[in-house]
Amino acid sequence: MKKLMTLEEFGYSDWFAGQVDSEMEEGLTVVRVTAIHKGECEVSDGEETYPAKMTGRLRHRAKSKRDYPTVGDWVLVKDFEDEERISRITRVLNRQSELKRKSAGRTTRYQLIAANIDTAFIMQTLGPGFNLKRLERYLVMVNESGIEPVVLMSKTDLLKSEELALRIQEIEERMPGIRIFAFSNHKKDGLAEVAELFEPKKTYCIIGTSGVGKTTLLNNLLGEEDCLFTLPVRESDGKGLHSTTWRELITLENGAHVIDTPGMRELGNMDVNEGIGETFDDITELSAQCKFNDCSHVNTKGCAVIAAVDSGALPEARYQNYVRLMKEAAFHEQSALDKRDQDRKLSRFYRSTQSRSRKMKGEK
Ligand SMILES: Nc1nc2c(ncn2[C@@H]2O[C@H](COP(=O)(O)OP(=O)(O)OP(=O)(O)O)[C@@H](O)[C@H]2O)c(=O)[nH]1
Ligand SMILES: [Zn+2]
Repeated sequence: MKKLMTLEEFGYSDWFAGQVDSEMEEGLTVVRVTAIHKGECEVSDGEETYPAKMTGRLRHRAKSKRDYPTVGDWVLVKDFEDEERISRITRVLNRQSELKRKSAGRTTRYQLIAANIDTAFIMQTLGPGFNLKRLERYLVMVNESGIEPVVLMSKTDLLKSEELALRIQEIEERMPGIRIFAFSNHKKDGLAEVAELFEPKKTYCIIGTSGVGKTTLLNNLLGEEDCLFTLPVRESDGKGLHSTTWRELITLENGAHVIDTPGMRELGNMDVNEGIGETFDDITELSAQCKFNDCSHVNTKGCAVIAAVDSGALPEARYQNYVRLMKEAAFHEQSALDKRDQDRKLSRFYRSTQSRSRKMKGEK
């Protein structure tokens, strides 16, 4: 069942097309990155799929890994001229969104996971492992990435209907304005509604901790038969990426695209910071009325946030969660600083051992 698609069906839009200078970049092809393995990309124009690598020039100009192509990116390639038979990526088009996580190292860096995702499904189980705070952390990360979040609550079959109604209500109260869908992979309740959320041409990802049912959902969406279509691979390049069976960007039968990378599955412990303000936009808004600009919203004096909790306008639980996330973010920042200190000490140590061994060699 070979099915081909146009660039537009693959998610390409005027917004991306507007970035391409048709005269300057004549002869280059627009393709989408469908997988990455050890720095080598697999790209596709919707008709065929082939390997591609960054040009040395692009690599040199990259200020950080963030400028490297990632799954979901739209890139310009020129056909191979060398015997390596690998197309060269000359430019990564500006992204509409970047799914990223903060990684604390020497400096706090963003690790890019995927690009140009329209909607992220944040999935969590209603059964054992249900954790509202974790859900809220995922929400922060998605908001930070500029992606629309939708919450999918799985395993409704594990709850009695009264319990289910209460729990959904609890989630809705904590996350006003967020779309929430509950479903069961096993009983298929609500599955049709979830399937309808996947629209043709749009790009999605499903994130959530291990075991919540992401793979089962994808399999349900793909149907009994092999409804997911993998794009034909260009014949000429025998080796390299094509031995991999793991697809990182798949297309459902209805024409919706789903990005599912190993990095996405690893999104276990996410850091939070800037996204907090967006997720708790009601608190951000209130804080403009606090007496002091640097109000931490934990001491009552002139704090509009605490006043809102006292008056009942702001749910206590939501406020507590906000405070906890802020503390966590501060803690992460602190541990990143500590780590940096440690790195410095270590490098000083190595330098001193090196100079010592040089001295020793010199003495011989
Ligand atoms: N009761 C119940 N169990 C489910 C449901 N959906 C999935 N499961 C079970 O939950 C377990 C984990 O499901 P997966 O789909 O592998 O979970 P995942 O999120 O893909 O996990 P990772 O691949 O580790 O990231 C399996 O044993 C599924 O059978 C559901 O709707 N109800
Ligand atoms: Zn305040």
